Amino acid sequence: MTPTPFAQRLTERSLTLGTRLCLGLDPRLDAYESRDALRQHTLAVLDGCAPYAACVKPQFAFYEALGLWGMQLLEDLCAAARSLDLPIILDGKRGDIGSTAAAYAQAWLMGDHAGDALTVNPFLGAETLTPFVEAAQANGGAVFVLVKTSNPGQADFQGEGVSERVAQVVARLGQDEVERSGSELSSVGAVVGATHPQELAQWRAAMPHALLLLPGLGAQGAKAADLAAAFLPDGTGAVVSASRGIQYAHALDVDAAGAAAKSFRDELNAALKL
Ligand SMILES: O=c1ccn([C@@H]2O[C@H](COP(=O)(O)O)[C@@H](O)[C@H]2O)c(=O)[nH]1
Repeated sequence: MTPTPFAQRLTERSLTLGTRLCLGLDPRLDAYESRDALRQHTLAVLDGCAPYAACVKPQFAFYEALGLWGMQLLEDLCAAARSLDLPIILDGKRGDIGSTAAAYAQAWLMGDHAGDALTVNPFLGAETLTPFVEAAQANGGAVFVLVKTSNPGQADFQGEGVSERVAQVVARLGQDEVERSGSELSSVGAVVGATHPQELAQWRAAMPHALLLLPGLGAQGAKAADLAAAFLPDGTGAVVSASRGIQYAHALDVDAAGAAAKSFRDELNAALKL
């Protein structure tokens, strides 16, 4: 059976629940008394925030930092997300020469531990994205290519037309698929920082069929009210992620995390006049 494409699954959930929020889950050991407390809290935040989330985005670094135990937590978290019907974006920012990229794609988009989607780093060249795109397209998954990251230092390397070049590659890689399938969104998405609100219209226009992942809401200072230009006219086509601003909204209070997620959801909907 052909798997339902990631963008379609995410869009359906987004429209059904009325949310454009991506729940970031980046558990920090120094916030907890024990590893068990970290695990219990992270899974509880997932549960409590799921009704307000279109998808979930665990960032590998925080799980890798906890060793094999952390990778098991990541796997358990993904299993819990699946049971809640939450599409999973693994934020691994993988990228390497083609043959190694193929191994990454096997691991994170096809294997037993796979998520639904993976963030990928295009620095090694357009051809190194192909194994990720092929794996995503074959499995109903997606890739999110780093186009314009949210951090202030991104300009060091991403300025001088580099982000524009990457955006062209993203648009090209997704083009055949949308022509073939007739769907509006391809499986080749892009990461564009929510911290660049004045550029969002430009990136939206440059990649008309890309699902955009916008990190930076909350802790990095981005405001939901400034992000409407990232979306397609019907209010689909983008999700906005917040991690610390939800998981640690008020100490380790799970209810406060749920309230923060709800409030981000409402602010994004208000920005879109929904
Ligand atoms: O450009 C990027 C790409 C990825 N990220 C990741 O998103 C979250 C942001 O966390 P907050 O706590 O909401 O600031 C984190 O996992 C980053 O690695 C990003 O911030 N910017």
